[in-house]
Formats: sequence, structure tokens, C-alpha cells
Amino acid sequence: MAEDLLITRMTSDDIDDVVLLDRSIFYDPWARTSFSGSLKKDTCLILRRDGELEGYAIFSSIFDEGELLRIAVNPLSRRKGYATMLMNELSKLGRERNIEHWFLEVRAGNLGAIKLYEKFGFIMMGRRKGYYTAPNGREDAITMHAYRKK
Ligand SMILES: CC(=O)SCCNC(=O)CCNC(=O)[C@H](O)C(C)(C)COP(=O)(O)OP(=O)(O)OC[C@H]1O[C@@H](n2cnc3c(N)ncnc32)[C@H](O)[C@@H]1OP(=O)(O)O
Repeated sequence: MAEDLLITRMTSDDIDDVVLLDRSIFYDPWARTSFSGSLKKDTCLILRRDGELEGYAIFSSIFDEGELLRIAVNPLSRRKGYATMLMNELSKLGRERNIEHWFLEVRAGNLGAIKLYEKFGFIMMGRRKGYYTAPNGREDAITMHAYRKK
């Protein structure tokens, strides 16, 4: 049977699932209130396979700038192109809103995510020393930028 793979806008009905997945993935998970706040002001997408939450992505935008705030995929479902699907959808929405400059921050040691972003044209812009808490102290943030011509 063909699997049902769907990217939709996140709604308040999805938040329980998103919070659970976020907590299972991140060392510094977002509070529930951060997700409900994002629902009001940002663009929040989810990817479900056969109804199960497999990933989500959130970006904020102002004028011609967009910032990728969060993207994550269920650890059991990685390297199947789900983050790529979410990034493609973000790019499409960004084009519709004339976003030319994309920004993001990522842990310096998160080489998988950095590779994904490079595939989407992001390049390293800077480094914030000790920006994140980490199990054994602090970890630098890499800031990245991508330019998309209108
Ligand atoms: C702004 C922020 O949110 S920063 C935080 C980013 N999120 C996280 O770190 C959460 C934990 N990680 C994840 O959820 C996932 O590993 C993600 C979101 C980084 C990638 O999700 P996936 O669905 O596995 O990515 P996808 O399958 O689309 O991979 C696309 C490409 O990215 C690169 N990539 C993805 N993961 C990895 C990895 N672990 N190692 C090396 N390259 C990787 C590869 O080039 C891959 O293409 P390939 O599989 O053909 O080689």
C-alpha cells in the first residue's frame, strides 16, 4: 500500500505530538509555550506519514528576511529525505513572500544538519562562542546565510 506522506500547517491539535518529539530529540527542547507562541507569529509546518508525526519546521519572516528557527525529524526516520521535503516547502513559501535572505543558527558539532543546510545553499556567516548549553559545558553556534534571488 502506498504510504500517505503529507506536509501541512501545524495547528494547536499537533502541539502535543510536536512537544513530545522535540523533547525526544533536543538537549534544549522548546517549552510548549514557545510552540504555541510560534503558531501565532511564525510559519509552522509538520510532516506526517500515515498520520504519525515524522518532522516539523518553523520559520519566522520579516520583509525580505527569513529565519529557520527549528527543523527536526524523528530519529527512526532519518535520511529518507523528510527534512529535504520540509526545506523545499519552506523555500516555496519563502519565494511566495519574496524572502531573499535566509538565516539560521546551528550547533557547531551538528555536522548532519550543517550538511543539509549547505545542500540548500547556506554558507557559514559567523560563530557565536559558547552560545549553547551542552552536556559537558558550552558549544559554539554557527550562523549561516543563504541568498535567494527574487
Ligand atoms: C535551525 C535548527 O533547527 S538547527 C537543528 C537542526 N535539527 C536537529 O539537529 C535535530 C536532530 N536532527 C534531525 O532531526 C535530522 O538529522 C535533520 C533535520 C538534521 C536531517 O533530517 P533528515 O530527514 O535525516 O534529512 P534528509 O534525509 O532530508 O537529508 C538530506 C541531506 O542532508 C545531509 N544529512 C542529513 N543528515 C546527515 C547526517 N547525519 N550526516 C551527514 N549528512 C547528513 C545529507 O547530505 C542528506 O542527503 P543524503 O541522505 O542523500 O546523503
